Amino acid sequence: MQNLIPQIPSLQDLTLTAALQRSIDGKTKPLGSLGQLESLMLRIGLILGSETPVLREPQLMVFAGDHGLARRGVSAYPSDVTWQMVENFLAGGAAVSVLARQHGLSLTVVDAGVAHDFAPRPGLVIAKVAAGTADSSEQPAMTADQCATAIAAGKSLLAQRPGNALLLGEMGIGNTSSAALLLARLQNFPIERCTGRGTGLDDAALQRKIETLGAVLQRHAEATEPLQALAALGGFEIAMMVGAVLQAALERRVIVVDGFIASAAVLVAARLQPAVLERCVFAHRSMESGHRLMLEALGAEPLLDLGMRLGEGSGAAMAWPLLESACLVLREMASFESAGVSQQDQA
Ligand SMILES: Cc1cc2ncn([C@H]3O[C@H](COP(=O)(O)O)[C@@H](O)[C@H]3O)c2cc1C
Ligand SMILES: O=C(O)c1cccnc1
Repeated sequence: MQNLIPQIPSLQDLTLTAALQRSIDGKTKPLGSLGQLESLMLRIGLILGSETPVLREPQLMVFAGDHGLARRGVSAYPSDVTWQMVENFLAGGAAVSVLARQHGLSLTVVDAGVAHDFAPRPGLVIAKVAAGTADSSEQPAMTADQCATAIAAGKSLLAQRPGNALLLGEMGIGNTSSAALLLARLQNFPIERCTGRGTGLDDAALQRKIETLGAVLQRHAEATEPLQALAALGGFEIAMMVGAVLQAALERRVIVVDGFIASAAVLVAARLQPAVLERCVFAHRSMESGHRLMLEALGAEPLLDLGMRLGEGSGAAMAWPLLESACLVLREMASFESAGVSQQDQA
């Protein structure tokens, strides 16, 4: 338990920051004209500790788990969709499978706690903590031990994988409820502001979801610390993502955060170790209401806003080429000096 949460040092490096900024400003373009791409260059350069960063062997990891709370009608789809979508990921037919192929991302599906026995095969890691969490409207979703097991598994899985970039994805019917609960608890926000339609609840079902989640929060009023909140309200896939994020941050990998649920894992990790956020790139703003609030809470400016609300890592995969562009521009774009282009007239 002692070593469960690693110390993540801040990346602050004034010399490298200044060198990166000089390199970006010296390129043949009006000052600042590449907008958010410039902040992305700075961020990736700092994470990878280089003025000429190269992204290597990006790992898209989709963590899957079932939720006992799904029995309470908080999702528009049945829990069986979790394992069925895992099969779909592995067969190459899901949105994230297509996008991972398009962008050359290595896709690994992790069974963090799906209520189904999968046949082993390439691309699937079976790291099941249990066959779904307990129903958090009745008891904590997981025990403290299960939560620690999931975090430790996430850390070790990440540590075994190559590359210097992690793209987060998840699958778990009911997991927008866990994400909303974690946001409400850790930020002290009213649950109705944190709760959205997930897979597509209608107005009446959304109201019931809000009531159910309000009652869950009350039942676990004592779970205020990040790890307690994670155990009481979270899911195995979320806890495993927390571990993966901590390990990736420790190893100075670029962490590409997907939508509402992946962001909830980052929120927990950042509460434990704030410097995690320096390693994160937020891929997109999900349509799931609550994600806007979550991003504000994290001080994050996402790259894309495409009206997507799917999860799976689909937003992270869509944003990936922007990270590649940022690195290419840093490495290959000419400077005023090297190209012999006249600089801005001095005022
Ligand atoms: C076919 C299908 C594919 C999905 N892929 C991701 N999710 C997404 O929906 C779920 C969360 O929404 P809720 O909390 O409302 O259950 C997660 O599994 C998430 O990744 C899917 C959902 C469905 C139905
Ligand atoms: O933003 C997400 O990640 C999301 C939103 C709705 C359903 N599933 C995932």
